[in-house]
Amino acid sequence: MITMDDIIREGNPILRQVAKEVQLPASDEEKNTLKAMLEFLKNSQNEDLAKKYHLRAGIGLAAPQIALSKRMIALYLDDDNGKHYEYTLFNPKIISHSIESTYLEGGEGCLSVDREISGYVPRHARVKVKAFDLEGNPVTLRLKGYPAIAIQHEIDHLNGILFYDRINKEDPFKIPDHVAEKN
Ligand SMILES: Cc1nc(NNC(=O)[C@H](CC2CCCC2)CN(O)CO)c(F)c(N2CCN3CCOC[C@@H]3C2)n1
Ligand code: NI
Repeated sequence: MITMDDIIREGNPILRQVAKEVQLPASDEEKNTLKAMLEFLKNSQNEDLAKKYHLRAGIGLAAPQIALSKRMIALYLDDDNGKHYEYTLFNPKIISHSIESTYLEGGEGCLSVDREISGYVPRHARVKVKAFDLEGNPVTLRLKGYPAIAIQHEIDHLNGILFYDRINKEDPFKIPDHVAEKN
């Protein structure tokens, strides 16, 4: 199973590399790794297992974070309406996105960053993503809000980008451009 010992931290050059596309059909090893990434997220959100294995909670994970510079990501989260999102994807690509931006009011963190970095991380409010599932089938996802933010954070990892790269250096809590009015 994947534990925090497998997760590399900032300073490791792998986190700043552009990860390579997975040649499809994926190998059994690549499929098993992607399944293990999803399992980590589930375990990390289980109070008993997280405590037992000292896991930091995660809703997303990208292969470079376990020192594998390949375009593979997993997501496991519920949105504010309780809708469940569970994805294991190869070669995800944002093919279009809204002009509107959004951000998490509490900022973002990262399992590969062992420090708090405050500030708003501008994200596209809506994204259309093409990817391939575990079986190698093409999938098209249209996401908004929380899951959209999470998948952008993970795809950034595949391009060597960390969340704090996107925080406004002059004014970390500047409301990003094109953010819709909050009612
Ligand atoms: C927002 C949040 N970020 C958590 N961690 N950070 C991560 O997931 C990083 C990726 C996320 C950072 C911002 C967007 C993507 C990991 N990243 O580095 C991967 O690249 C959480 F753990 C968390 N939740 C809320 C839901 N809760 C359900 C019950 O279990 C606990 C869980 C905690 N929400
Ligand atoms: Ni991260």
